[in-house]
Amino acid sequence: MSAQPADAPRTSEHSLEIRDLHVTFPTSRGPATVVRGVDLHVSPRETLAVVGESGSGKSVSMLAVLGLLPSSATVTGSALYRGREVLGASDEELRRLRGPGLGMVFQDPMTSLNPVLTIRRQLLEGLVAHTDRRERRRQKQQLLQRARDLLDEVGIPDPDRALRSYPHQLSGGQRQRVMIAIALAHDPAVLVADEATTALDVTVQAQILRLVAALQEEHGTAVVWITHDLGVVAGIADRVAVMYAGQVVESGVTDAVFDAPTHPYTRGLLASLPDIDADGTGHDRAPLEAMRGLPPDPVDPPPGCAFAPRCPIADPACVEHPQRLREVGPHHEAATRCPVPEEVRRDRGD
Ligand SMILES: Nc1ncnc2c1ncn2[C@@H]1O[C@H](COP(=O)(O)OP(=O)(O)OP(=O)(O)O)[C@@H](O)[C@H]1O
Repeated sequence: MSAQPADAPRTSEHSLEIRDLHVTFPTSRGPATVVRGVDLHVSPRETLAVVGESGSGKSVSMLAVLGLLPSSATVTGSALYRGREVLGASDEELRRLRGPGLGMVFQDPMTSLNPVLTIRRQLLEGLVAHTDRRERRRQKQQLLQRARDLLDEVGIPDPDRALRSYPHQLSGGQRQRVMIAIALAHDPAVLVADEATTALDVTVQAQILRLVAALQEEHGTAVVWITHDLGVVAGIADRVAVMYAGQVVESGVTDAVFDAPTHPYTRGLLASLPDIDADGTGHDRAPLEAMRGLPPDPVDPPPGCAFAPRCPIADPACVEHPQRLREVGPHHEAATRCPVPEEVRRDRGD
């Protein structure tokens, strides 16, 4: 991975602040730039939801920040974690930063947990990562107790049994809880949850969401939810960033984005949701993929607004000129030359 490291800590009020992030992968057809100038930030106790259809660059953005992309990826821009630059940091620096640092709960615990290691091994690995060898031996019992406490904290009913188990011996919900425990073992300032709830049934999903909210409150953790699911967003996110074709096309406080969606892509996403319950657990939602057409080819992105080829109201200027995020309301930005819709301005009393 290539990026420009910065040495000294800089000031940032945010737990994580990403600026002008670009990620390019080599492909047989040429370089594919799948993240194109992303800016995101999240503060202590805040929940940011990053939403967008499959392939929009949500996961790659966060993997870049966590230093988890293959070395073939070219990464540029800046990511300040507690004011410290993490893009381009050495493995050693990243290990140090990750504990206490950034925690990640992956899309599918069945593939992120090692199937041939017990939960005890996997959880202790997280715990011992930042303790030296002598300490480690001396503290073995203490670490085991910490592992039990962590499992207890995430609501595993019999921590000792869980510690002896292999991943396949646990239910999907329990595996998810173990993943959260492993992430918490690093006492992260930022927890990144990547589609963490998709494989779970609705009741377990709601329990996991409540669990993360409680942990967030207690530990002051900032949470980034990466999701397709606008129902989840409405219920839990303070702010939302909508990604399309490697760019943030709209962002703001959740109510502002839901009440006054301005980018035609966001408007399309919301229009495809027949109903979102006030508590955000609505299940009548349609998948994002329901929108007509396909996103652009990252090897050959269009010069103008990336959504223009699919946009029902694009004009030639949209096709030709790129759009930057601009303020469209209080705590609300959109990358579009579309005017704020008339009905929205009326509702806002503009
Ligand atoms: N290692 C890689 N090499 C080449 N291309 C990659 C690699 N990893 C991801 N990509 C591409 O980057 C783009 C963005 O992928 P990413 O996983 O970030 O999308 P996403 O928005 O998180 O989608 P999903 O919700 O399906 O995970 C996709 O086109 C994907 O094919």
